[in-house]
Amino acid sequence: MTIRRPAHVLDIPPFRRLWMAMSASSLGDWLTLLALSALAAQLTAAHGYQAQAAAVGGVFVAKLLPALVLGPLAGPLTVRLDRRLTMLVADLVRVALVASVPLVGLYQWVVAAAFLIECATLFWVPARDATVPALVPKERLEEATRLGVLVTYGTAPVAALLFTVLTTAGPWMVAGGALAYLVSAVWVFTLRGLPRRGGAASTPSVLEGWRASGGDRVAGGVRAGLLATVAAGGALIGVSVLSGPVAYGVVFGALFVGVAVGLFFGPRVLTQLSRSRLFGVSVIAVGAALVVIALVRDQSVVVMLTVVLGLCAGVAWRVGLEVLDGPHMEPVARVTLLLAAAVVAPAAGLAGGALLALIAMGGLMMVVGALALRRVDDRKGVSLSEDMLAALRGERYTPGDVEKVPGVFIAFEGGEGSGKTTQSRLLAIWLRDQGFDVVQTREPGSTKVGMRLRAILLDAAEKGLSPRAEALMYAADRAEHVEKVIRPALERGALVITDRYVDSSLAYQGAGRALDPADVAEVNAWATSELVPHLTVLIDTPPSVGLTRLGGAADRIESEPLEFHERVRNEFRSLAGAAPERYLVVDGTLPLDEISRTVQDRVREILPDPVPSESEDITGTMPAIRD
Ligand SMILES: Nc1ncnc2c1ncn2[C@@H]1O[C@H](COP(=O)(O)OP(=O)(O)OP(=O)(O)O)[C@@H](O)[C@H]1O
Ligand SMILES: Cc1cn([C@H]2C[C@H](O)[C@@H](COP(=O)(O)O)O2)c(=O)[nH]c1=O
Repeated sequence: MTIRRPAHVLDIPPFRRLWMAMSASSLGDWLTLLALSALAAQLTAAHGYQAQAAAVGGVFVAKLLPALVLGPLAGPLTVRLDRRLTMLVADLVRVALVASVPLVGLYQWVVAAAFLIECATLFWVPARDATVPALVPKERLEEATRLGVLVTYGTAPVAALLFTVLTTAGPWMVAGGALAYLVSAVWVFTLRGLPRRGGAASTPSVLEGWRASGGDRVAGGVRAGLLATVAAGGALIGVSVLSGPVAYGVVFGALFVGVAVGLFFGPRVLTQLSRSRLFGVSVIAVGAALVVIALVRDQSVVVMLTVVLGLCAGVAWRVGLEVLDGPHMEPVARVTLLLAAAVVAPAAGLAGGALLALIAMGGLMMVVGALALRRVDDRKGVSLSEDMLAALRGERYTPGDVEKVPGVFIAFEGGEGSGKTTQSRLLAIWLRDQGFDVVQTREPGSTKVGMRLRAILLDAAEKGLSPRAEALMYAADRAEHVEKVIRPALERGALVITDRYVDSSLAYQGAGRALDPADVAEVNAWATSELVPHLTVLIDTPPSVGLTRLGGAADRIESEPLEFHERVRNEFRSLAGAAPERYLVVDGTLPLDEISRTVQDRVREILPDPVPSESEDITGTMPAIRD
C-alpha cells in the first residue's frame, strides 16, 4: 500500500483546522487592539486631547505588560496543561472579556479588559505552538511555521478593513473581535485526538527571542534597524488613534498593506544594490517617511505616505530576516510596536498634537537606521549615493576602474582547518582543465614582503603583538598582494583564486581582536583600492571540527582560545548573510567532493564563458595537486 504524501501542509485536515483557528485568533487580536484603543479615545473624548492621548497610551501599556511580566512563565506552564482545553478556555475568556467592554462602558474596564485578554492570549499562543508538531510531520514544520507567520500579519489589513466598517457600531465596534475569538474556539473544538500535554515550549519569551536572534556586530545592527521600523509603525498607530476611528482604521490598513507589498517584493527591489545597503537605506527611509507624515495635513497624502512607510519596513524585514533568525524576533517586535505606541500617544497629548512626537520619533529612527547601516555596510568606502543611482539605473556601481577588469576574482574564506586550501586547489584544477588562465594565491605571504610578514604574524613566539599592528600588517601584506599579484592577473583576464582576503581581517582582527570593524574595513578598502571579489566562498566549519583537523604545532593565531575562533566564525557568517548575492556558504563538514561540486556549480555562473556541467564528469576524478 502506498501512503500519499499531502501536496501542501494545509492538506493535513487537523492542521488545516488549527490553521483556521490561528487565522481567526490573529484576526481577533488585531480587531481587539484596534477597537479597544479607539474606544479608550472615545470614552475619554470629553476630557480633552491630553486625557484621550493618555487613555490610549494606557491601553497599549495594558497590552504590553503581560508579555513582559508573565511571558517567561506562560510558555513552560502551558506545556503542562491540556493544549486543546487551554486554547478553548482562552478563546472563551477572550470572547467574554471583549463582549463585556461595551456593556460596562467604562474606560477603566477597557484597560483592565485589554490586560486580561492579553494574559489569555499568552496561554493560547504557546498551546498552539506546542500543538503544531503533533499535527505536522517534521519535514513540514517549516512550511507550517511560514503559514503561521502569514496569518499573524496577513490578517492585520483584513482587520483594519473590518474595523473601519465596524466603527459605525459605536462601542459595539468590539463585536468583531469577540466574534473572531468565538470562531477560533469553534475550530479548536473540532481538534480531537491531540496529545494532551508535553512537548517543549517553542514560543520564546521576549528576552529569549532577543538573545536567540544573534549576538554579533552585524546581527546587532540588523536587529536595531528592524526594531526601528517597528517602532516607527507603533508611533504612527499610537497617534492615528487620536484622529478618529475611521482615519485610524485606514492608516492601520495602509501600513500593513505596505508591509505586505514590501515583504513580497523585497528581493526584487534594487537588485544591483548590496542587500546590506538596501536594508540600511530602507530603515532610514522609514524614519524619513514618519517625519514627512508629521508635516503633511492632507489625509489622503498621509495614507499614501503610510503605504510607503510600510513598504520600506517590509523590504527591511525581508532583507534583514535573511541575516537574523526571523521567528525569534517576533516577540521583541511585538513589544516594540506596543511600547512605541504607548510612549508616543501620551507624548503627542503632552505636546498638544502629533507633530513634534512624530518628528522626534522619525528623526530618532533615521539616526538608528544610519548607525545600523554603518554596522552592516559591506561596501565601506564606496559612495552610497553613486551606488544607489547606479542601482536605480539597474546597474552595479564599480568605484574607479579597479573592478572593471576583464578577469574574475574569487576568494575562499573560513576558519582554521575549514578546508579552504583544499577547495581552492580543487577549483583551480577544475578551471585550468577548462582552459582558463588561473592564478591560485593566498594571504598572508604571496609576495616577497608578504612572506616575511607571514613569518612574523604566525610566529607563536611573537607574543604581545598589538591588535592594531597585527591588523596593519595583514593590510600591508594585502596591499602588496593586490598590487603585485591580484590586479595584474585580473587585468590580463585571468581567474584569480585567493585563499583568504579582506573578510579574514574583518573576522579575525575585527571580531576576534575586537577592533572597530569600521576601522578595519576602511584600512583594507584603502589597502586594496576597494577591490572586492566577484564571489567569496565561505567554507563554514565549526572551530571544534576545523582545529582538530590541523596537524603540527599551533601557530600564533591557531593557539587562540575556542571563543576567539567562535567569534571569527560568527563574523564570517554575518558578512555572508549581509550580502548573499556575493557569497556562497558551504557546510565544511560535508565530504570534499560534495563541497567542490557545490563550489563548481556556483562558479560556473560567473565564468566568462559558461562551462557545460557535463565537463564536471570528465574532470571530477582529477586528484588535487599536492605540495
Ligand atoms: N570536507 C572535509 N572533510 C574532512 N577533512 C577535510 C575536509 N576539507 C579539508 N579537510 C582536511 O582538513 C585539513 C585542513 O584542510 P585545509 O588545509 O584545506 O584547511 P584550511 O582551511 O586551508 O586551513 P588553514 O586555514 O588553517 O590552513 C586537511 O588535512 C584536509 O585534508
Ligand atoms: C589573511 C588573514 C589571516 N589571518 C590569520 C588566519 C590564520 O590563522 C592565519 C593564516 O593562516 P593560513 O593557514 O594561511 O590560513 O592568519 C588573520 O588573522 N587576518 C587576515 O587578514
